[in-house]
Amino acid sequence: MSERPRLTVLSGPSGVGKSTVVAHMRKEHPEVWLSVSATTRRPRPGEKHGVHYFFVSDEEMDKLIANGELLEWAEFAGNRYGTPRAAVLDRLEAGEPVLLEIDLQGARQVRESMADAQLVFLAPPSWEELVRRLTGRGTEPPEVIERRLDAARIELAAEPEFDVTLVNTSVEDVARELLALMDVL
Ligand SMILES: Nc1nc2c(ncn2[C@@H]2O[C@H](COP(=O)(O)OP(=O)(O)O)[C@@H](O)[C@H]2O)c(=O)[nH]1
Ligand SMILES: Nc1ncnc2c1ncn2[C@@H]1O[C@H](COP(=O)(O)OP(=O)(O)O)[C@@H](O)[C@H]1O
Repeated sequence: MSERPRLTVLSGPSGVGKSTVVAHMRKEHPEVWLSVSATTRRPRPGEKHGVHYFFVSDEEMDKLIANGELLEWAEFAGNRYGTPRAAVLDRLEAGEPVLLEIDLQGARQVRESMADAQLVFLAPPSWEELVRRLTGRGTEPPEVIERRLDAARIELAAEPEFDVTLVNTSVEDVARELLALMDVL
């Protein structure tokens, strides 16, 4: 790796497979540094504080925002999510490949604040398959799934704003393509 790697942002509708792809990629390439976001969402079974997210209260999130500690933040389906700024800048400064897995609103903010970031959109093979994956994951009740599908319609329409689109048919293929985009392969 010659020069400072660019920041890469991975976005796409809830249930498309972002976490699955990133986990697969990092199993073989743990040198890819994944930002851990702060969120006001409650943990799902198995999710660990400091690993999957920093689970914070509304008051703590208010403070992070007020103190300018977030590179970007957004409200998504009733909860707030944000990227801690300092860790991202440190890792980029250290020359590491840095990945953010964030929503469309966050991706737009990163584009504004870091012009050389590369924005990658993960798309489902079809709408029906997205619904199947989100429902099949079994982590959200029906009304939350509905809210996320409403957001998904908006996110899918914004796909042309991204630099690259990858279609998540095969986790292995997408993981490889993402690594190549990040200059890790
Ligand atoms: N803007 C922003 N979005 C985030 C952040 N962290 C996660 N998200 C996004 O918030 C949405 C909901 O995330 P989550 O509740 O974990 O559900 P999941 O992505 O369906 O597993 C997804 O689109 C995430 O990519 C963040 O720090 N900032
Ligand atoms: N390429 C794929 N083919 C089939 N199922 C997939 C694929 N990628 C992910 N999944 C499944 O879809 C569901 C949602 O994936 P997840 O990674 O949680 O999505 P996201 O992080 O984008 O919300 C999970 O049950 C996951 O196992």
